[in-house]
Amino acid sequence: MGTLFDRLKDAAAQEWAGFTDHRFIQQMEDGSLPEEAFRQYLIQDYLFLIQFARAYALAAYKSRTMADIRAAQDGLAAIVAETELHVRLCEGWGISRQALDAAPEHETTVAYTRYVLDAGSSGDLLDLHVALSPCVVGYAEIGRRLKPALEQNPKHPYGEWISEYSGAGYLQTAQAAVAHIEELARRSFTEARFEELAQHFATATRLEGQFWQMGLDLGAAD
Ligand SMILES: Cc1ncc(C[n+]2csc(CCO)c2C)c(N)n1
Repeated sequence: MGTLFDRLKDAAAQEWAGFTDHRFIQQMEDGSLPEEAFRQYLIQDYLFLIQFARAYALAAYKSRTMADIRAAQDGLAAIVAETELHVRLCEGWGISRQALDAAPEHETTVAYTRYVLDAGSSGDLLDLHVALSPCVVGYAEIGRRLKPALEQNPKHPYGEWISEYSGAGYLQTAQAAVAHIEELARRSFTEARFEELAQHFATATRLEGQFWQMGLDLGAAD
């Protein structure tokens, strides 16, 4: 039998394709994505990252070993660093850090982030890290897919974003997240937990797809 992560991904194959091969990604790849869709996505993503930083802080709180605290700290640090991309790109459009912090959260952002936070607060560290994993692993996969588009066109309109998520650092973060889930599974996974974990994974993956859709929809509005 494969690793727990592979089993979760197999069980959510449809949701996974809806996330990693979303029209938003296809349009980002060929450069046809409207800038307004990307801008709206990025503002919501900044608000999303605030909540995901809280989720990693919750992971630290739920930890009983220094290794688990370190994993949570690494995730938190990666998120704080990631927001600098958002702040930089938004400043280029005349949207200040203060304006970003004050932007209203879209209900899709609320649904996704609060779902993950609730999976973590009502469950244990394995529940929480499974709910967090589509985000980490999916973006590394998307970064790998989009990398050739940037290599072919160094002036790609979404080059900075692609560069952020196709870097070696992200691949390493994603691999570490999968390895950490396997370590947590060795400690606390039982077959009886599979359905609930698969539910967390599939729901978070579906909400990732809805997050891209939100960008397209907001970008198409007047
Ligand atoms: C909707 C959405 N999903 C995933 C990411 C990517 N991401 C968010 S937190 C994190 C872990 C820290 O490394 C990663 C990779 C994003 N920015 N926005």
